[in-house]
Amino acid sequence: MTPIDETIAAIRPIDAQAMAEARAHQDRLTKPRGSLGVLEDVAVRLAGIAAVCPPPLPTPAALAIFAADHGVHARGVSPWPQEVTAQMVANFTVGGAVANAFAAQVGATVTVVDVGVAVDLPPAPGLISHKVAYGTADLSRGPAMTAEQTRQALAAGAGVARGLVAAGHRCLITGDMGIANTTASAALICAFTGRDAESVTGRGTGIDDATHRHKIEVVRQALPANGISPAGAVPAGPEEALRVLAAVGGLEHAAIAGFVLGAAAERVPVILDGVIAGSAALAAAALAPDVTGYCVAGHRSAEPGHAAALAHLGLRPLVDLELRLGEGTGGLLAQPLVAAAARVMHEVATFDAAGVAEQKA
Ligand SMILES: O=C(O)c1ccc[n+]([C@@H]2O[C@H](COP(=O)([O-])O)[C@@H](O)[C@H]2O)c1
Ligand SMILES: Cc1cc2nc[nH]c2cc1C
Repeated sequence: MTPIDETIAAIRPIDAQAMAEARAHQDRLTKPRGSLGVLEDVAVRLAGIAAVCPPPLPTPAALAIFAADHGVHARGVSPWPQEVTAQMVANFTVGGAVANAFAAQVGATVTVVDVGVAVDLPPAPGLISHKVAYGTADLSRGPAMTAEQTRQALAAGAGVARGLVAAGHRCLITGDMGIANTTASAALICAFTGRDAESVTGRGTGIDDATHRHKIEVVRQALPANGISPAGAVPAGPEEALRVLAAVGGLEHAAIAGFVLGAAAERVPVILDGVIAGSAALAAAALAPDVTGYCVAGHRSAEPGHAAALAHLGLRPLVDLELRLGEGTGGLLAQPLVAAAARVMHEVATFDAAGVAEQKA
């Protein structure tokens, strides 16, 4: 078995008994039933993830930012030069990015992983090299990656997740950096949800109307160029899922899919960031359907395909602030909400213990 197959084989469904216990416990706490809304669902799911009630607090948390470049950048789909990917990696390693500020705010560690940046990067603190290739090929003209590259990136992501859990982290947060990666994300979302290019392709880092129309066309070309039905034949099984991920994904998408699978294999919650993580999670779910139980949607990005991906996965985003930065910023902002949901299960008194009268039927 390859490393990624071993990770997939280790994934179990979230635990129904722990979730039933958590639901019952919620109803005994000194608050009107259901009054914590979606946070009650989060707490119940945390119990299912860890297979224990009350669930462990999701701390310490770890952000992993997967960085890579994209051949489709040559099609003029992003207003930014490709070099910005490597430059931002350097910025992450010296603590200068928004993700660093948000990670400090919530007490998360930051690990940066080069899975496919187009240039060699000098060693830096917090930077891990799992470079699979110097960027992908142009997904609008044929497969972006080979099957072997895709497997290597998946394994790298899973290895990072499992290493962070072995080091004591109890909540993983996805991050990404890759100029042009919203184009690959849109193509993945088309392929995995059956939605059309126009409805899921957004403006990424900020493009004008003409570039947006061109980007939609590039995404539209990607599916037939790779033998994927433009009408949206949703990948049938793991083999086809891997083929689609290789065809129109990016190295960071594959690594994030592996990271999500790794978190699930370790029974640790993984908070998804924006549209890149959402599209990667579609691939992960097609490879191992039980993985969605371990995913918390940190936020909903302004990129339109993100809502489509989350709807397909059945995940409700916790934060909706029109963010469209990536790096893990939306996932980091959601982490205290996830921690608060878990803390309620440990610290809030029951009606019995506090001597508070219960709700009448
Ligand atoms: O997370 C998101 O939803 C998101 C939305 C728009 C842009 N981004 C970030 O912006 C970069 C990709 O944008 P673009 O326009 O170059 O495709 C990449 O580094 C992403 O992290 C991220
Ligand atoms: C400056 C900059 C920072 C980013 N962080 C994530 N994607 C990004 C894209 C750009 C362009």
